[in-house]
Amino acid sequence: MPNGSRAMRKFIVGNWKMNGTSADLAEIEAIAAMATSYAASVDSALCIPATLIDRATSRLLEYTLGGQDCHMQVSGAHTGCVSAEMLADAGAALTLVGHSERRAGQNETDADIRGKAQAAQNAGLKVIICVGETLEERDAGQALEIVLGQVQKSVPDEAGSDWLSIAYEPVWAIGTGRIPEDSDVAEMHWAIREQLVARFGPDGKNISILYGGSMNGDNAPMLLAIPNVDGGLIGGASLTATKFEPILAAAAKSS
Ligand SMILES: O=C(CO)COP(=O)(O)O
Repeated sequence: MPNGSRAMRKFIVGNWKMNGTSADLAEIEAIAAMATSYAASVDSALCIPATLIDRATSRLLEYTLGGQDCHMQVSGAHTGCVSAEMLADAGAALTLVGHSERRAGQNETDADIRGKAQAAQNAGLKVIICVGETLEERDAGQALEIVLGQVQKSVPDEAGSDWLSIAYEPVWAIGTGRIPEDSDVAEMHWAIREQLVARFGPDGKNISILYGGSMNGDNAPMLLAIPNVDGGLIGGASLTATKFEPILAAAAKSS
């Protein structure tokens, strides 16, 4: 996990989304073994379905596994939900919150996401808060305003680089094979960095800002070279060790 020192090690995180059953535990092991060979220079983690965390962590004590969401309450009458304590109890070391697929599909608000992030931190998990604009918002010239608003409202006041990372994921780049221009990524990451520093002082420089959206082995060298891109959040290209490895290799080169 990133230790919060600038001249930051890259942080490469896979998000398996709603993919994976016990038949895929061997692939998770293959990814962990591959990632461990880059561990001297790259931090990495894999966010897998909650149902697999316990079995995967009992096989992979050395590799960082995470969840993809958590509830903001510790326990109670929330049928079907998983709390941060439950993720931690299963062996997770981190969780995503606020992914655009949850913001859109489950109507999650910035206030919900802030509560989830705080709950996860209280449970001892590291947290990646996801933000990103839709294509309509970008085309309307509102991308910066939307994303900075999400960061402002979904990041808790108590945030620190010892537990928080941000993932900038333009919604229109997710799973589409399209990525933004380098200059657009640079502008957004710079703006997020400025906001974090204005709010959290020098520690804001140490909060990792990941890029996500159609990152793969071909475009990772270019994306990871952009200033303030401290790593990646990868969907499709994290599903196998073969596809994920070139991204870790690119991160190792650019660290
Ligand atoms: O949503 C993402 C990661 O959280 C990105 O997904 P893809 O890498 O499949 O575009």
